[in-house]
Amino acid sequence: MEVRHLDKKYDNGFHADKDISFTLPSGLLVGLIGPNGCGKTTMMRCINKMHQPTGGDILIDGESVLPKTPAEVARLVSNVPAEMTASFGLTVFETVMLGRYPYLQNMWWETEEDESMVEETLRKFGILHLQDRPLNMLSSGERQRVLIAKAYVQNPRLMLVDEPTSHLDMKYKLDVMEYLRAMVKQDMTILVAEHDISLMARYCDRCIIMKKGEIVAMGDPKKVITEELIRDVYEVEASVGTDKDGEIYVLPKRFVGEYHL
Ligand SMILES: Nc1ncnc2c1ncn2[C@@H]1O[C@H](COP(=O)(O)OP(=O)(O)OP(=O)(O)O)[C@@H](O)[C@H]1O
Repeated sequence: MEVRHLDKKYDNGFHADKDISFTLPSGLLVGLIGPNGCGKTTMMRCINKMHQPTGGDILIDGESVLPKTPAEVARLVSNVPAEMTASFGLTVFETVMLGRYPYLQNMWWETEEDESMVEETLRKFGILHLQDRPLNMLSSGERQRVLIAKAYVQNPRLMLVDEPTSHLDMKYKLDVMEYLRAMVKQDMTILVAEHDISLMARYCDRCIIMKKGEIVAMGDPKKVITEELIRDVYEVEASVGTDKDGEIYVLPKRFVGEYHL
């Protein structure tokens, strides 16, 4: 994927993403990190054409997504949103089946092949036993797995995952990251926006750090994430250390900016 000079100004004039450019090879897990409101979700929504960028372009396998139809984009990019607004009483099976809809051609019903793909995916994600349960009767951790399974069955080249672990306990956080990690091995790039920097540093091949609508750093998390960077981006003094296994952890200590009440 290549993002070229991506720019997004909302109708009220707010400039959420400013001239963003980067390239990602396939087969990577990439962490998108930055403070609340720095433009991560906006960028993801431009990449999957939920929002129309004000400028720039997004290319996947060398082709711009901008002239593509929603179904064409959905065959290339899948999306795990931060919040699942309405599920309309859909079951787990029906929810994951939605991931096959971009592939239906002139038919409004799924084939046996789609059904067996969904079943296989439910099994792979350990949620087959939940298949008849309505989505709104699941725990947050179970629901997150279902939404990732739906994005996976869409068979995209790029998966966008927005804050997948925000309501999860540490076991489910690791669970989600393990699934994402396992999926990238299959030649799919995953871009995951997440506030848990230690988790990102541990699992991601690369990270992209944003501040106020711009990219301020990009690269190997073990090299990029430093106390100076955290201070600059979050205005927070933090200890960045390495544990006995060589994993980075970030311990926030105090806010060093100015409060604006
Ligand atoms: N539809 C909109 N109209 C105007 N401004 C918007 C709109 N959507 C988002 N914004 C603003 O754009 C900025 C970036 O929002 P965005 O959701 O992309 O941030 P984010 O980095 O994903 O934040 P968070 O980590 O809190 O989810 C914010 O200041 C937000 O208020």
